[in-house]
Amino acid sequence: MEDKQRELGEEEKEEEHAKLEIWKYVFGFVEIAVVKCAIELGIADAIESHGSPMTLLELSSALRCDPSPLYRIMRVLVHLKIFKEKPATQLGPKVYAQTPLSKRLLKSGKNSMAAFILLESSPVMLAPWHGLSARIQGVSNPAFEAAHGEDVWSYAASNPNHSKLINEAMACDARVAVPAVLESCLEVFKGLETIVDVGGGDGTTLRLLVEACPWIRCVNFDLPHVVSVAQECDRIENVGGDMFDCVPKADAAIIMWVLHDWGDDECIRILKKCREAIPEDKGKVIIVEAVIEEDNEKQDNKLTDVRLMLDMVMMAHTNTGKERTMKEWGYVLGEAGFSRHTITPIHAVQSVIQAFP
Ligand SMILES: C[S@@+](CC[C@H](N)C(=O)[O-])C[C@H]1O[C@@H](n2cnc3c(N)ncnc32)[C@H](O)[C@@H]1O
Repeated sequence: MEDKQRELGEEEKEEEHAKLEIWKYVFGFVEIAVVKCAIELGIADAIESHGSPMTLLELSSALRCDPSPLYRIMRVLVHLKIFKEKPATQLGPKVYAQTPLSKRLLKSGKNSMAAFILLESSPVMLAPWHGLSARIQGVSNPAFEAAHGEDVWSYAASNPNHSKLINEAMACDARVAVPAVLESCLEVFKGLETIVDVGGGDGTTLRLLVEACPWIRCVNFDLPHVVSVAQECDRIENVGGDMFDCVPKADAAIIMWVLHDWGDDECIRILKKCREAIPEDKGKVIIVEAVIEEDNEKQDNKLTDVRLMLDMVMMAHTNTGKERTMKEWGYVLGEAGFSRHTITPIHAVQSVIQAFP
């Protein structure tokens, strides 16, 4: 009897929870739209350059916009704890202040994630999501191709503005991931004279790496249209090419957030090219990628959420890409001819996988 009552109590609680939870899915996109709007308006940038919290009127005058809709946007952003509201006092009206989260909406700077948010919420990247179920049912081309007629990399090659946004978004992550790699795995780079970054984008990863390891000379290797606009930098040579054909030779290859863009067959082909580029006796491939936790018990973690979301992003935005479990990484590395590998978790979405010939 008591058990039955407890069960009923649980069911009622779940029902209550569901009744509210479902609204998250009805209006889930609103949070992203509001944050995108805050970036486009430059709200965080305005407060930052003001140097102290701002009143609504100061903010609306700095942003040259009507205070009334701005107030409504700020009300939501404060509710979401993105900005802080300091109440009015005898000395003056209430003011809006930055938080660590709002500082990530700054258009530039070490912790800025603005470009990444603008990329993911761009019409180009949102369109494929409408084709996700068709992709799963296998009744259409991969979602990005179905929406745009070509894969994301060909699309980027012929749309320089989109390519720029991809590079800037990837640089946001690199500024978070590379310091985490160096913090946990600096020894990985000791003794290396040369390193090639395969699919290195605009070279942010290597710029951060040579800053920390000034003894290393680097090659930033990516598609020609990407390296042609990459920044010039001492000790880093930009080389254009196709990683499916050949990878420039170096003591080690680093490859971050590239293999997850590809299915197993392509991934094995890329890894074989990386293996050919490094010395058989002392070379290594340093892979910086997410590892999906297989054990349900250990999944109670915000980073696991990000990794599982990222897997969906791969499904929407690439033809064959996916996030891999430890076992799946073992499979592709074995098939590519690596004799052993190690996996080191770091304080980031990615882990560091070192693969040895
Ligand atoms: C998700 S981005 C990662 C960029 C960078 N590694 C980072 O983490 O910031 C994938 C990169 O792979 C590059 N790429 C795609 N196909 C390639 C190919 N066939 N050869 C070389 N690079 C390629 C893209 O241009 C892009 O810069």
